[in-house]
Amino acid sequence: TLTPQQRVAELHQLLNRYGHEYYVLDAPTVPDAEYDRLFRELQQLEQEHPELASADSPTRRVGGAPLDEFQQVTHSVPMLSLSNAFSDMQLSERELRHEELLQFDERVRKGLDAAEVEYATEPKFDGLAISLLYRDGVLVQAATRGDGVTGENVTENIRTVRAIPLRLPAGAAVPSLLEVRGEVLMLKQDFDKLNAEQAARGDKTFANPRNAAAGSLRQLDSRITAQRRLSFFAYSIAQVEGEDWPASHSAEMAWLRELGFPVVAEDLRPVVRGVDGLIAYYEQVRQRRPGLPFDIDGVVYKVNQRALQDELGFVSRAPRWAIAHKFPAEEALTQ
Ligand SMILES: Cc1ccc(Cn2cc(C(N)=O)ccc2=O)c(C)c1
Repeated sequence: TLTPQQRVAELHQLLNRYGHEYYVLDAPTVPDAEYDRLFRELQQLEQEHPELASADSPTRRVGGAPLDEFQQVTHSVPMLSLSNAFSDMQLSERELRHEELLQFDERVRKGLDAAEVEYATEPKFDGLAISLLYRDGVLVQAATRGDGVTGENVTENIRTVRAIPLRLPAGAAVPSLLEVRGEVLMLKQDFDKLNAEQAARGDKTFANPRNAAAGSLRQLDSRITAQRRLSFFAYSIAQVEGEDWPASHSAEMAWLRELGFPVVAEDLRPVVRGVDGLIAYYEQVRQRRPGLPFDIDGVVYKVNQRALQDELGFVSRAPRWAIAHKFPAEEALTQ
């Protein structure tokens, strides 16, 4: 038989794998009752052997004692919001018109002296941008964007977001340091359920999924956050040490999926060529928007090759290699 320490390690592996199957792959291989039995066994072992309880334990998914306040975090790589890109490029949050898209593509082609540019595309999630820091594969810090330089430490709340790995799978090429950026959001269906529960309890309801996600993440009591059905999608890597940094955005996304992070379905993030590819993608997503399981407020285009991103660089913190293209506000948001 196993020592308590060996059984705790085995339960971590099992519960993390099952959690990934259920929340990230949406393909559980064991019944909920089996997960629950193993989960309770781990809680029992941690109570009997407190020295075996660790910050990356699956039992931390239920939240813990409330904080008095959130600590501040300084981002070692600024978390730019693509709306900055608008302001610095004299484009406000308003909708980007097609001729401005032509100008963007022209600026990029000129900057790269290229006839045609390969772009990575993705939906612009309407949630909260989050930075996740992993040291030797263990989640050690989660922070909000804040003003882009200073954010709030929301690690205890983020531990309760079932789709966010507490530890990266040992098999994968685990870097010594990895900073992942992504969006915490609430799916439309979970938003509707939460509001129905809130109304039934006589508690306040939320205006939209983004507010519900923000309100749930701003809880000082992580046990409340744990009850809020938050989701997460990774969309970029900000720092890597100890492993090769993928050469393109699309390769970054493939690696993030291998590492166990939820990433949006591939058909929603094609690599396209030139401004015609961008416009075709924009129109396709605009059609599909009402049927998506989450709110989006536009799409994002990024020059795919990172070496070309570096060549184009930034203009006062806004990337010259990426831009957000928002949908017209008047389109009713379907819930
Ligand atoms: C009692 C109970 C336990 C677990 C879950 C949900 N769930 C299921 C699995 C699973 N099947 O692999 C993994 C993680 C998880 O959170 C529910 C809804 C109810």
